[in-house]
Amino acid sequence: MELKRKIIEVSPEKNSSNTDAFEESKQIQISSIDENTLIDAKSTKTIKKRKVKQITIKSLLKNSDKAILNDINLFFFDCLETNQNYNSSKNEKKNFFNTNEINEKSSYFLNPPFIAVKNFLLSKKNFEDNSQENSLEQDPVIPLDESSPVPVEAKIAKLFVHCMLTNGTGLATLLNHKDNIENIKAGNQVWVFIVPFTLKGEVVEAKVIENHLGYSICDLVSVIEPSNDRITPKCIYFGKCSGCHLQMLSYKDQLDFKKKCVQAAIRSESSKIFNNNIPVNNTISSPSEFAYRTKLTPHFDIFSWLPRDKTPIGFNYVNRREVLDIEECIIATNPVNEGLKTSRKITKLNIANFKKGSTLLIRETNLSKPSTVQLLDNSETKKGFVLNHKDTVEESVNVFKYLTDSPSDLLSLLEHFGDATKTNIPETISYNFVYQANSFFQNNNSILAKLIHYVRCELFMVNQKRVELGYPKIQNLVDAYCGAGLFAIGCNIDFEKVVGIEISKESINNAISNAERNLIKNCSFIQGDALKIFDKIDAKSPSCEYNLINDQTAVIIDPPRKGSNPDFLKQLVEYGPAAIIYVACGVPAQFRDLDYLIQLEAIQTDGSTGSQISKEKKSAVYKIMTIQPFDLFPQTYHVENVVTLIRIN
Ligand SMILES: C[S@@+](CC[C@H](N)C(=O)[O-])C[C@H]1O[C@@H](n2cnc3c(N)ncnc32)[C@H](O)[C@@H]1O
Repeated sequence: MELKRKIIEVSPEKNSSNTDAFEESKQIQISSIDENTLIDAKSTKTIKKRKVKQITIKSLLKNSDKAILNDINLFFFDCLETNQNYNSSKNEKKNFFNTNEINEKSSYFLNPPFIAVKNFLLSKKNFEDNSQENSLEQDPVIPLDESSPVPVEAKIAKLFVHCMLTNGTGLATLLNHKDNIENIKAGNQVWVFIVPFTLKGEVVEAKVIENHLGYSICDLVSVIEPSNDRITPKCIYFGKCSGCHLQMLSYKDQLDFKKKCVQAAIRSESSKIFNNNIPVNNTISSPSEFAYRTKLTPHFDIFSWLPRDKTPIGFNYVNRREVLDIEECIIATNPVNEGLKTSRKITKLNIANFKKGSTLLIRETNLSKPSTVQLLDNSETKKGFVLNHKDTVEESVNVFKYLTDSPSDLLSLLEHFGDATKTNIPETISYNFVYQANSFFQNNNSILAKLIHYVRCELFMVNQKRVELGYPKIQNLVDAYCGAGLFAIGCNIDFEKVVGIEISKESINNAISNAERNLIKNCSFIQGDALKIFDKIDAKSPSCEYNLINDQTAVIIDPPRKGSNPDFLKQLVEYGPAAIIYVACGVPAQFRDLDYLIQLEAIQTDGSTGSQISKEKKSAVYKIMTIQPFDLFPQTYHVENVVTLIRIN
């Protein structure tokens, strides 16, 4: 069947003085197969016949990233000087952005206040209930305006960078709209460009790669006016590889950036926490800024058109699903880089046998398992690497032996931990962890002593406070989502009983044998969904095995990036431990969960009807004590965040 191609010409921005990105008119190509079916030429996805303009909006929305939309919204809110977060501004939106004032034909998607609000509505509604298709179709306020000009892909534009987003990219607007902020305030048309490796205040050239709803993803072409904060990156692949995002920033600035990311997540996810002005502490640094990663997972693809011996092995190029050949990764430890060399050599020798691409695994390990471990030339390091998914990895984690009466003193020492010039570092115990190469274990060993010590100090201080107020001492610890037992074992000396729960059979077996190998007697581990923990520890449950009195128990939760779930959180509050430590690598999800936890509390305290928790139950009420970011992933935008909650009733 012959495709009839229909090209819709979209006129350039009217009255625009800009000649860069909007210089050419945008062509949106729609190929019509027959009367009832249309193909979006770009995605080649068959879509039942609808109005062409809907397809345009759809293709812009399709890959829009929720985190980027959140960040853009915060930027617009800042420009509009509304110190609001989403939740608190939700009710005011209708008035604030008076929909009656919208001219039906106006370029809705180029009007930042409306993009901000629209993105917010779309992102919340569509990303949360996964009904993007339906809600989009039913949404009566989406303007079906085919004349919305979007930047021309592959064009190079001169941009001004206003701020950094939480994914480490810069948010920019066209340079010749220098008065952009004023434009935004006036509700005028401004399109946003997202450019990696750029800093606030910089003037850059960037190539438009892909258009989304309200923003374009770009490649950085050159920095025309660099920021004073820009430093020379150490890695030869930086700027092309998608693995690192921040090497152009000093380490101190990276730590500041991560604190701001935590603040942004609070603002986006929880009006209750945001409105309470709870301070976020300065990010605790990683002792190793480079050479810290104990695990790498490079990959390769096989293409029929590419000679096998030219197959690149490494990580994706930034903004592309295409592999960049990487011979060395300077954020990985030396043993892991030795492993990378070996793994690349083995793969290249066998490349003819691969029918499709694959992901390699390289993990650092101690040398006490010589049968599987590849020895390094420099055996002084007592480290090696493993390359097979089922190999056993052995890792030592140091924790401080004592918690003194003033753990805050010890806490301040943490800043110098790992600094060879400081001598007053307290005595440490070395715990030995064994786990399978493909299962979860933290990837930056250099910071684990600080992380575990911080958690212990927090629990010590909560305890002190509670004892002062006449509450019983915390004697038990629950480690939910415990993996191979890192927190359970790392914190065990401060508790009488410790119980860990973890869904992975392999990890829980590792946790059990890790307690044994370290001669620890007070730790037990359960395999199963984290939710099951309450049946096992709450005396009220018929299947209770451990009888941990809630008033004498603290719970650590360290779920995967997507966070915990309402069922778990609801039962957590029903159980009502004396303290909760929430460790997270997914900070927005963490504050979403915390907002929910605190919401439960609000429902319970006012005793209103319709609450998820029965009124008769005396449920727990929690207060956030501290918010502490850690830099487990230097040179990248990722941040680990630890929040301490204390029960206040
Ligand atoms: C971020 S890791 C933390 C592991 C451990 N706390 C550590 O630091 O090594 C999250 C862990 O949660 C586990 N997990 C995922 N979903 C779970 C669930 N529904 N119930 C229990 N554990 C789960 C994963 O297998 C993983 O080991």
